[in-house]
Amino acid sequence: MRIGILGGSFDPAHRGHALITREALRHFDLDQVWWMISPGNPLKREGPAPMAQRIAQAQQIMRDPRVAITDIEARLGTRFTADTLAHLQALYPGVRFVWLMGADNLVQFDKWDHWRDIMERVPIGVLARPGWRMRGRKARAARIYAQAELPARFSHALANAQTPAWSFVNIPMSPLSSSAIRAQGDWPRR
Ligand SMILES: Nc1ncnc2c1ncn2[C@@H]1O[C@H](COP(=O)(O)OP(=O)(O)OP(=O)(O)O)[C@@H](O)[C@H]1O
Ligand SMILES: O=C(O)c1ccc[n+]([C@@H]2O[C@H](COP(=O)([O-])O)[C@@H](O)[C@H]2O)c1
Repeated sequence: MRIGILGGSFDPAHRGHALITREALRHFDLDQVWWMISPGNPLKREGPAPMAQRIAQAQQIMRDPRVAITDIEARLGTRFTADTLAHLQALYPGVRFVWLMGADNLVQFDKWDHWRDIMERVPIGVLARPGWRMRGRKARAARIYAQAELPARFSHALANAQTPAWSFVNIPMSPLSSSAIRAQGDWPRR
């Protein structure tokens, strides 16, 4: 079983998330994708909308039997991705997890807690995002792990590749972002 994990605030979820999820299922030959709705950074004064509101809205946006909308991190009590993945691998030893992210996150990836552990632990699938393709390719993490890049034409083999392994796929892109939706006032807190 090959499962992609798309972590995010989903505050709110939008069609860009749905698009990259479908593309990830196809390009990385995944059986499922789990949307992992993050509880929110406890250090931030302005947290995201309540979990129940974000989950209900995500379920409206993404209706696909291969996609699960989850609050795993809230249940596990983890905040950092490295910890979450360690827990998931211990809980599901038969699953090949792939961490999914937009190209914008690859740019900051080298600032994440134990980011090299994440690289060594799971394959990483990166999806193009408008304005971030070039910056993603030049990211420090991408440069340090240049040898571990699986060319896009082999992306279907990513989930079973030996780590470290990452692959960057060019896909039809969506300019949508949660921050733009919030700025338009289209996402009132309930
Ligand atoms: N339009 C998009 N194209 C590609 N990747 C995206 C897009 N929107 C979100 N993502 C990716 O989805 C994951 C979760 O994103 P998140 O929930 O933070 O949404 P966001 O639109 O990036 O939010 P914000 O604008 O508040 O930063 C991240 O890996 C992000 O890179
Ligand atoms: O573990 C970390 O240090 C870390 C730092 C930044 C982001 N992440 C994770 O990356 C995912 C996307 O985050 P965000 O803030 O872009 O919604 C989400 O699952 C976060 O928990 C994780």
